[in-house]
Amino acid sequence: MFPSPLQNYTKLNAPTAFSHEQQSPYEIVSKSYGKDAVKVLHVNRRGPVHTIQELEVGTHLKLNSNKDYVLGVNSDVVATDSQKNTVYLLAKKYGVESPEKFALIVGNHFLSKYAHVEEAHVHVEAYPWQRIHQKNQQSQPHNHAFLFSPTAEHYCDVIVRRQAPKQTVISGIRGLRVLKTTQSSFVNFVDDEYRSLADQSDRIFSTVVECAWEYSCTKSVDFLSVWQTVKDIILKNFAGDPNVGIYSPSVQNTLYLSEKDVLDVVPQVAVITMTMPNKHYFTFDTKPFQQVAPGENNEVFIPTDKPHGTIHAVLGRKDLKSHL
Ligand SMILES: O=c1[nH]c(=O)c2[nH]c(=O)[nH]c2[nH]1
Repeated sequence: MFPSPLQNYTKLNAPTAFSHEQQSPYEIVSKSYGKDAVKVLHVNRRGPVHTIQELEVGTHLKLNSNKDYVLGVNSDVVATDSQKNTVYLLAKKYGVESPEKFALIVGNHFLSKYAHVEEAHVHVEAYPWQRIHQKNQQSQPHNHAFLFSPTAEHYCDVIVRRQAPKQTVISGIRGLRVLKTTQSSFVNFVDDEYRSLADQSDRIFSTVVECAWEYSCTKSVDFLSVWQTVKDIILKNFAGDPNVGIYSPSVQNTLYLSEKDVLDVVPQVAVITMTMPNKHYFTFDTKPFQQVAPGENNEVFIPTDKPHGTIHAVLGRKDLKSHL
């Protein structure tokens, strides 16, 4: 039997048997190439209620030979310009329901179209457009007008591979900046000759949350709704009840409780990572100025960007491996 064109093609491009490479004392340890920040707006015009997704897309490919790098042979190179065109053409063909779904479409396209592509990594950042709600219009969300609301970024990284593991889907939230004026303390920490910070029984707590989670299964996941759920869980654990709030004994504990809630609520999430910088707001010391500002000061603070604490933890399910 004759080999199929595909088998033939794969053989011709069998991983790196070039003599240059065999004789070289060096090896390429890692590689990828692609196009970054491909800006695309997709408008879904089905019916009078339009939906939009404005994205910046990055596509990076790994080929099964090094002949492009080592020999300058471009015959396998899917030009980064073609990768950019692919983003627009797939948006037109399949629409953009969510960053993750679109990234999966783009990544899987590169694997199925080009037999010599070993791995495709698609990074997507979504612009934070939200439907306009006008107070005097019965709060009805607008059909086709949107407000840029940069309260938090939605991004994802999708990696699809010819070999196992076949896919990794990671979603993330960046830049979720929050502050509360009470219901936060930090006391009873190590007390030794290096300590100068007093116990803080009622302090300002402010942070800019970064959070990413990896899915163990993406079948029938509504990525937009999971992203919103994770954001709501973070805000609930930070802010709590609108009247009484929620007590935080440390950034560490607040971070952990959010991660735990996400694993409790979204079974498809295998592992979650969070980083919370502790944006310090120190009380301005009015003691030397009693004539001008008598009494205690719990109203005027000095916002201090640097240095800042950094609190980080990754929480996973005991029975699952992850790439985070
Ligand atoms: O919540 C906190 N955790 C810390 O580890 C820490 N360290 C610090 O100086 N302030 C705080 N606050």
